[in-house]
Amino acid sequence: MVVSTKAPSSRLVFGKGNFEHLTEKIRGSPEITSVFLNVERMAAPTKKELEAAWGVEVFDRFTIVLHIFRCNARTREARLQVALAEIPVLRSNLKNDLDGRRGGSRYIMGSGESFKQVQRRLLKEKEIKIRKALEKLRKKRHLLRKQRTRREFPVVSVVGYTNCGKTTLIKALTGDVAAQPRDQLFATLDVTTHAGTLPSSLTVLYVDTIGFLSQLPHDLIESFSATLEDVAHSDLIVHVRDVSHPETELQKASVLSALQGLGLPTPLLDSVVEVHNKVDLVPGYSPAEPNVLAVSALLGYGLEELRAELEEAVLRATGRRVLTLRVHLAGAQLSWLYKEATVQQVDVIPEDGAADVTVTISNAAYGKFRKLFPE
Ligand SMILES: Nc1nc2c(ncn2[C@@H]2O[C@H](COP(=O)(O)OP(=O)(O)OP(=O)(O)O)[C@@H](O)[C@H]2O)c(=O)[nH]1
Ligand SMILES: [Mg+2]
Repeated sequence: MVVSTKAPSSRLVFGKGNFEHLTEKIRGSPEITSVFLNVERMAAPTKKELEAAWGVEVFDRFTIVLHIFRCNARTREARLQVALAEIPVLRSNLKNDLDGRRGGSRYIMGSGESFKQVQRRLLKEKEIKIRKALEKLRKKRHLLRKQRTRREFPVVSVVGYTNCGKTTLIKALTGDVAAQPRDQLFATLDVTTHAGTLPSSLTVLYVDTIGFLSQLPHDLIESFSATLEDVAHSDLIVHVRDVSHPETELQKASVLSALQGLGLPTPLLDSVVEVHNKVDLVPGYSPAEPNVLAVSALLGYGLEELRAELEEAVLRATGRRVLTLRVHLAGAQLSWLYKEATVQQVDVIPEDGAADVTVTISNAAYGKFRKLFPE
């Protein structure tokens, strides 16, 4: 049954006839235990009135997503983000409850504050406390990020629509059992980092991120955008797409517009590597676009090609290259390379007192090397 709505902002969402029709239907079906209204936000009085008429709970997009987030929040940071996102809901409930009871102007003895003011103040204090705790965690993450940069591992952020297979792909690329994919929306709510190796044995850090959702309620984006800060500090972005999903094109557009909204540096946005995942579910799949890699993270198809592509992209993005240099074992060259570059392989040639050393080296470091040790 499809019924049209009036402007979703109007009090009862539906016209009178449709509303009665729906009420009859819902009241007459005991198997309906709750109703989901696909609007971003429902005003508190609307929710109250619909629930009274239908006798079941009514959810909007915001409360559903919030509920999923609450169920999936595992770390302290994710729980705090959810608590922060809940504040506006509590605030609007408070307003509604107090207006309903007309208790707003009663004063609490001796305090000089009305009941309503006390409630508002407590909520404000709660909000400040959460924001402070989040700020502390953010600083800690900033510190970790600095340490990471010092160790110079390139960082690859894996982004995409929720449930597209980001965590599965990272697990397949790194073998890290800490990455736990699940068939759920927003299974990942925290940014986690997993180390993996590229073909030339260069170590990279993959950052698993929270999935995107189109029309994600605005307040939720704000709470969780902090979680995406790491993306801005990465060297490369991998955009994973579930090409078996009927709305894969819409999902892509939604992810790209969310990425634009994060204010990322242009070179980072321009070098996004697009990966088409779940090709095992689409027999004979071949991507229409060029420069796209088709994989099945679950079955392990196409991962070697992906690793090779990632290596090239990472080297390009970080101004590094892989070189094999002939060095004299007697001199300081080898220890210099160990210090200033990533040594991957050393093949000693005893009769020459030399070695062929394969390194990943930044262009700047290579320039210095040549200056210090002319050929
Ligand atoms: N058939 C098939 N299923 C896959 C593939 N990759 C992932 N999946 C399944 O898709 C579901 C979601 O995978 P996740 O890796 O948790 O997806 P995610 O993008 O991390 O999701 P969120 O963290 O919720 O945003 C799981 O049930 C996976 O097993 C694939 O290549 N083929
Ligand atoms: Mg995930």
